[in-house]
Amino acid sequence: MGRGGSRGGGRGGRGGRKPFRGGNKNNRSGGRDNRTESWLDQPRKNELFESYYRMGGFLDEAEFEQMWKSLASDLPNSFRFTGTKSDALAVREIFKERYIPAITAMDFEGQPVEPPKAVEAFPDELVWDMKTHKKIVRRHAPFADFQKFLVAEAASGNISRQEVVSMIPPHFLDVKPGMVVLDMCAAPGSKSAQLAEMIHGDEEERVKKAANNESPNTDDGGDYSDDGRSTGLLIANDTDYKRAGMLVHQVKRLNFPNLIVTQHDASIFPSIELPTGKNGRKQYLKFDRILADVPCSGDGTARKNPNVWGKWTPKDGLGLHNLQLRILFRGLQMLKKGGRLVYSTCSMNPTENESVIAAAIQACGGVSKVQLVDCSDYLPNLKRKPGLNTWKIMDTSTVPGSNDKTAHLFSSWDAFVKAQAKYEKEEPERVFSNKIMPGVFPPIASSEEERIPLERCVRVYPHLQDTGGFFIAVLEKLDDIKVGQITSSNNEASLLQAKTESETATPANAGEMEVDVTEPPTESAPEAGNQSPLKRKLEDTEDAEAEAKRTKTSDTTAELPAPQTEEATPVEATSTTITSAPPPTKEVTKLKSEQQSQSKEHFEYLAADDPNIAAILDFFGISSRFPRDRFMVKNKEGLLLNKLYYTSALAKTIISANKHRGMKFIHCGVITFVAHKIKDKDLMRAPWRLQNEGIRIVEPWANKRIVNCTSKATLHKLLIEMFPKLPRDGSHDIGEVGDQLKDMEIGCCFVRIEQSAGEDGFPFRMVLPLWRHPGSANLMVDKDDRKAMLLRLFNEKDPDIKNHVADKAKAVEAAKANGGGEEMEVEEAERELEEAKEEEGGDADAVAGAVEDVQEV
Ligand SMILES: C[S@@+](CC[C@H](N)C(=O)[O-])C[C@H]1O[C@@H](n2cnc3c(N)ncnc32)[C@H](O)[C@@H]1O
Repeated sequence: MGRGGSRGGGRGGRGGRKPFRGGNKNNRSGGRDNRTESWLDQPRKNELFESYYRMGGFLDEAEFEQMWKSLASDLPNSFRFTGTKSDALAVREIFKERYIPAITAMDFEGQPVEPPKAVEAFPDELVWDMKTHKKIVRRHAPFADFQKFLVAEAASGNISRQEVVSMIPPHFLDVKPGMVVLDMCAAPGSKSAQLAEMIHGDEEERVKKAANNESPNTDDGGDYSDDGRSTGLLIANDTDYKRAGMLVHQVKRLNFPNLIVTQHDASIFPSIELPTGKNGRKQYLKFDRILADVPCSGDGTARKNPNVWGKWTPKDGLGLHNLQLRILFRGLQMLKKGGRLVYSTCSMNPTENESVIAAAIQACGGVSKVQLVDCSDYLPNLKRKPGLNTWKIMDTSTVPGSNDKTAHLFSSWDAFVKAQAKYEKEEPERVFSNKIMPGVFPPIASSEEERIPLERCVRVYPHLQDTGGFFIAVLEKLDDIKVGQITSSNNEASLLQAKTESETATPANAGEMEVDVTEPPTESAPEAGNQSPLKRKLEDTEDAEAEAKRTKTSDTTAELPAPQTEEATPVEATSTTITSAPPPTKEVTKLKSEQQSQSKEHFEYLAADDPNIAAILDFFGISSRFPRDRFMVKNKEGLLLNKLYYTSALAKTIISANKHRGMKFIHCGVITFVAHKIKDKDLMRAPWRLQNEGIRIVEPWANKRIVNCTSKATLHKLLIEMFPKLPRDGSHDIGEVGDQLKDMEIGCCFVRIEQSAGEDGFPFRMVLPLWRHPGSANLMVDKDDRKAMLLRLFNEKDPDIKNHVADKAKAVEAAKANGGGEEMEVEEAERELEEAKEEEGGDADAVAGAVEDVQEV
């Protein structure tokens, strides 16, 4: 590999192509914690929220107390080492050897400081968390050094700052290289990054072997018939325009050619056409694996999200149930028979979890069609609780014009209907939310064979391993699903029907209303004097209105959170407005035919015999075995070449077959070559630059313009100095690289750095692009990436990177201003400067911002 220094996909790379990097150039903290101190000091209380989780049937009282205490405490910072396993392990070792001993040796106010620790639930010590208080982190140098490393590596994409629980779903999906995977609700993309890593596997090693005519290792069950390349694909989708933009920004950095980003409503995700089969029938893509990490109320994120404490109401979860169900059902439709789908939320509310799973399985035709998978073998060290088979649903009611707000708990639809009937008679002015539907209650199976084993779902509570709260369920499709089996959970229609039925059944009485909110306190419950006003009131009313078995909180309105509007909930507005929209009725969801111009990106594949491609590949001596028909351009003018992107074969097939069907493809392809626009007759022979993003895709197949860097001192020199001198007939100080470059023609080349052992070895493989100028050579790695590499490889914290071109240009400008300077010298400096700008993508940083007024060549 090449852990050069680039932020993933940006430039510089880990030395070229950086598959699967996290981090972010604009947000170099890579998922920074935006909480302010004032949030940390905010009260973490919400009476309704607490009542529901205390009394809704989740945990026994003692464990609830533990959970609640944990939920109200700060969330540890966490991060994971990313990329292929060998790359991730190499960076992890640098981190462990360089930073952990220094932190461990510290103490704070006489106490040892707790260093970052590997999270035991995840294998290979690739996931870490840090519980050290900010005030210690800020004050101590070893932490400052570690933070610097963390920020640089997150920006380079070697570390992803991600919540621990958010890393679980991809592990349960059991993705193998070569699989076709859909991430239905993917923004901002942290799980997509994990999925891409899994699909990719150790592709670079396999391709290297294939290029050397060795057989790639095929033990892991992947399909490597494409010369060791992964034949799999990830489609990452999100419906929200802005968030889809964030997703593109994030996944672009992975430099993964087997990735397409789409922007569709996942509940009506369009069926993707494949080329017509031999029998002339239309074929549609089915997925091996699907992740449905759906929009949710997010109450499991209360440790880092202040909105949850201020705004939680039972309506949040109830309002999302239908959308979550429709997304899950659509996912199950698009899954292959035998395929697997992981459904996950960062909510602990069964309305958004077990009830969605049960309703979807029922809609698919029951457990003979879709089964819940026992996933105790996945992440066996993860502490977890089984899914719930019984739970209660909370609702609130109000009397218009009064301060009365009442909380109710119901354990079945039947109880809810009877309560409604009773209120209609006794207190018709009372208004309930219209969000409760039959499907949100625990399912009732008619036989043991038909029972849905909801205990196979996985609940992760905050106190189990000091994380956020999370829910995961793994579903396997056993058989085809008949179309249109899902029925709309319209509350009013269901209620009307149920009321009619209940009128002929047992008359409503108080016993059929849920009374759990007024249950006598258990032994471990807090003393009355310590109880919350809400709970106290609930219990008071039990005596007074025992026959009603409901719990008014009118006196405690002041303690209750103000009723929330849907928009105020911490989920996207697009998600919350849908409560009972009709479900899709067909397994194949049609698209309206649209012009490609309406999609965000324009994709035009070049013909395999395109002369430009032939010229570029010939210049770099790329083997004829390398596929020539997978390059595309993204400009609307089509063949007006500027940047060439490489995509995998399946990505090409899908884009080509669907781009005129109205599919919104918003990203695909890895930039591999860019036209070099310097107007110079010498350069006209080598007019294409290799790009860090795509360099590792083509490098194994190259047999020209390769330079080997074997000494750390040489790499250091190339990093610390931009444009070191390299005259054809004079001396240079860039070691073996200079010797190899001396007689090379002007233009771009590969610098190969192989992994090697020992003090002076390189901990991982790198490939970096370098431009050979007439009098100098320059790594095409920008300043920030150089700094990240110097920190990673040489532990240099604040390197002073020299830029000879900028210095020279400054000097020439100064000379010009003073009326001096040789004309030739000025021209030469201007040309080198222009080239430098080109290489650095016009990055002013690269030329030290010193020469704005140098004229364009
Ligand atoms: C929990 S977040 C996903 C987080 C993401 N999987 C990750 O790991 O970075 C839910 C996402 O669903 C998206 N969303 C909401 N409604 C959707 C819909 N109908 N179809 C697709 N995506 C939707 C939201 O924009 C949001 O980005």
